[in-house]
Amino acid sequence: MNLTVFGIGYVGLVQAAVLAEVGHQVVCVDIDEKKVERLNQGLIPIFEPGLENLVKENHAAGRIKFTTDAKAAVKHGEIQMIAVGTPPGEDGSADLKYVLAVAEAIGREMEAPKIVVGKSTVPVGTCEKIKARIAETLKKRGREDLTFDVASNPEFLKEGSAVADCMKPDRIIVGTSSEGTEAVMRELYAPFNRNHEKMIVMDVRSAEFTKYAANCMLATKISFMNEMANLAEQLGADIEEVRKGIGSDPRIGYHFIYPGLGYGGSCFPKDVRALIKTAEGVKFDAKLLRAVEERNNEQKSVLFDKVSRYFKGNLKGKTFALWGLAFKPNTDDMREAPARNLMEALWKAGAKVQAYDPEAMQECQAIYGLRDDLLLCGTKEAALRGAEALMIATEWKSFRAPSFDALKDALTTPVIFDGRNLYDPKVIARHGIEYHSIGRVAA
Ligand SMILES: NC(=O)C1=CN([C@@H]2O[C@H](COP(=O)(O)OP(=O)(O)OC[C@H]3O[C@@H](n4cnc5c(N)ncnc54)[C@H](O)[C@@H]3O)[C@@H](O)[C@H]2O)C=CC1
Ligand SMILES: O=C(O)[C@H]1O[C@H](OP(=O)(O)OP(=O)(O)OC[C@H]2O[C@@H](n3ccc(=O)[nH]c3=O)[C@H](O)[C@@H]2O)[C@H](O)[C@@H](O)[C@@H]1O
Repeated sequence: MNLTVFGIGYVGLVQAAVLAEVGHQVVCVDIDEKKVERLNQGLIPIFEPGLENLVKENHAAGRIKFTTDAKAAVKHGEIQMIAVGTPPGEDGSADLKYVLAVAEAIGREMEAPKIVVGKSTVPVGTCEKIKARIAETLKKRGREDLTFDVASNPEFLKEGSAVADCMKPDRIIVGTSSEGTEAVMRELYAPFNRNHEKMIVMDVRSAEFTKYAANCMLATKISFMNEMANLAEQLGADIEEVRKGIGSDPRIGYHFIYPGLGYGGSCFPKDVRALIKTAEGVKFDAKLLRAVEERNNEQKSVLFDKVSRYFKGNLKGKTFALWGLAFKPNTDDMREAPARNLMEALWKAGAKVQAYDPEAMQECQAIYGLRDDLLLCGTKEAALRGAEALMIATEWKSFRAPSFDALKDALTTPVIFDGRNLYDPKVIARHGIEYHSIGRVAA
């Protein structure tokens, strides 16, 4: 099938590459000229396991193309997929300016019937706004004869496993009340729907809401566990034992109950906030979601508070090693990363940071530039040299079994503040290192 994808970000690029891989002809369009130019030179703008080869192979085979030319792009696709950003506006609600600009472009350029698919995460009612914007634009052109439909098809990929998630989706949500549109969507996703039925078709509004409900449910699980962790610490219980204990109940499950430094990334924080705002819009008080957000905001400072308490508030002039900058492993994305809150709090207190991350160093440099209180180190060992203590903000695999003896030798004060509970407190104690983690009492 011929498909056009608007927005070459985490979602647009990964979906486009995966859909091209199964044989669809995909044209990706973005307003970012540099991004498009670099992609055409074979340079992939984000780190995502498996993405680089997938894009390069499909580009070489001519199944995926990158352009800034909206006219040519709109002409290409029977399906027009909108995968542009929906960042938070000033009040926290989703800003739809990019989505509606795409709707306008489609209305301006289309010359044949189209099926427009909303892939971006958008508040309930947005597909109706997209429809209205396209219709308005067609009216201005005097082309009301051109027919189109708008369906919702939210994305559930996770950064760090985005390619795998799209190749083997748990479910494909399609919001449409049109049999014709449903048939086209079934054809598009047929290669991913072979093993068993994964497509769940529903009305447009329910599909839009399903996306927010899913993200808010996951965010709730995390905030719940962080609350339990903080309480466990006060009660002398070990949250890691509790996690295994409750996870063994299949009604709870082991997934998404890791305590830590609060959820980050480009989606949970913004989507929880956006749904609170949507609720306010219909005079509904989303009490639970407000608590989820509040707990998350507080959680982002728990590690700094532990460090500050340990050093009796005297952090000025001290240098700390930090392992992990990305908001989660296997990505270079630092949007709303807990490491950022941690670094910024340390800097405010007059401390310096020696940081290492396997993928996010360039991103960190781009965000913070050159500064005296930040040293980006080439290895995790280099980050330790001469540092007072170690802090861990991301659970990269390469952090899981370090040489504790070397670590002890490198640090001025042999103490680890672990925001991801990577180690067994007893093992650390055996190496003569002090260990502070989340929701556990030090051994
Ligand atoms: N990042 C993620 O893991 C996931 C994101 N989502 C949702 O998908 C949407 C996109 O997110 P990301 O891919 O992370 O965004 P992103 O910020 O990585 O990429 C968005 C792209 O859209 C482009 N763009 C903006 N206006 C445009 C226009 N008029 N025409 C063409 N391109 C335009 C931007 O230049 C940028 O390259 C958001 O609504 C997000 O909530 C959904 C599931 C997962
Ligand atoms: O809408 C989106 O953008 C996406 O948001 C999340 O994906 P993502 O943000 O990429 O990453 P997650 O693995 O969900 O992690 C989000 C945050 O929660 C934290 N987390 C996750 C799991 C856990 O048990 N504990 C925990 O603190 C992570 O460290 C990270 O900061 C969802 O998992 C995806 O299904 C969704 O498509």
